[in-house]
Amino acid sequence: MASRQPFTDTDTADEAVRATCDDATVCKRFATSKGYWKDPYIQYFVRSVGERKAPEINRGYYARVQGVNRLLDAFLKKTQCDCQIINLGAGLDTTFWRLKDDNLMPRKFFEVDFPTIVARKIHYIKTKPPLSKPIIETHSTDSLLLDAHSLDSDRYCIIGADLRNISDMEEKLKKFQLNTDSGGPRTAAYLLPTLVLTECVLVYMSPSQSSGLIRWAAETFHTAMFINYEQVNMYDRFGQVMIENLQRRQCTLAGVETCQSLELQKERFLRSGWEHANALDMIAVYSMLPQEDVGRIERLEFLDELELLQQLLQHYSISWASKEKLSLGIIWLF
Ligand SMILES: C[S@@+](CC[C@H](N)C(=O)[O-])C[C@H]1O[C@@H](n2cnc3c(N)ncnc32)[C@H](O)[C@@H]1O
Repeated sequence: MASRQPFTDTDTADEAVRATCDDATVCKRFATSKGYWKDPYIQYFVRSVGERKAPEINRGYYARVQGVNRLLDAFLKKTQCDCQIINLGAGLDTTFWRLKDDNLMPRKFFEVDFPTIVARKIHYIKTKPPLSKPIIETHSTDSLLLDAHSLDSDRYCIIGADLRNISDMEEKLKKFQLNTDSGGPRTAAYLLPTLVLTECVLVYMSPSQSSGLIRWAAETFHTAMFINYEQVNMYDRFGQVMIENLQRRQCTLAGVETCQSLELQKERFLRSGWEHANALDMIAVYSMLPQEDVGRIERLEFLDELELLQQLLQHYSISWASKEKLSLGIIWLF
């Protein structure tokens, strides 16, 4: 009989990181139930609306989702959807279904997360027809793979892998037809523009692990964009409280060093093979979102202390980087 591996500190730490996937989904579920934005699919991943969240949390999630979606949609429009998207640490994210409904599907949408998260996501997909139907509809042959650990269809692929083990992740992605620069002699036209997305993910890895991932993306895709959403300005009292709160749940922000400033967020890309990089805190992003819709969501719930929202938004950022051999003009998207 195979002996059981002892339970280690790393297991506990990884388990705490995996638990953040539910935090994100539960908060998004609550905000959508209040009408901050529409997501008809998230209910299949978290059935109940759950405990009330404070209005500033809901507004923060609104800014996060709208900000990331704006960049993502702009990339899809620029490339006329002739591209691929890789969502690293995707958790129970529902973007694939949104893009299908919005007629903005890339050639293929890849997701990576820890195998246990992926197994859960696939279970929901298998058992909920509103999730599985769009995948079947966008698949043309009879070769659809849907087992306990991976999903592969013509347009959507989910794999279980540890983002800190890049070669294993790359090997799995290539098995499912990830289009890369290193796949032998190909014409430039064959190489698809690629968008890599990390939403609240890199902060859970050490700076050297995340820069390895950022460099891998720069070296693997010749026309590409990277979007990263995560903490910033973490070296003040508010940041310290955030760190301590997570620490209480055994969850370490191993990459918090890089979340010191917008400058560092940009630099990490420029130092790892990307040609252009930008970073904005979420106060700036919030102010750049369509103000009519911002007005609408601000009327949904009364916010007592505006300062709380400001503090929260000041501690998150979106950074994005690009490199391009084919000139797509994807440098300034906001
Ligand atoms: C805060 S959640 C965010 C989920 C999703 N990106 C979203 O914004 O809704 C972080 C996700 O990253 C995943 N993750 C973190 N480190 C990882 C690693 N080393 N390998 C694979 N997945 C990882 C977690 O399992 C979790 O699903």
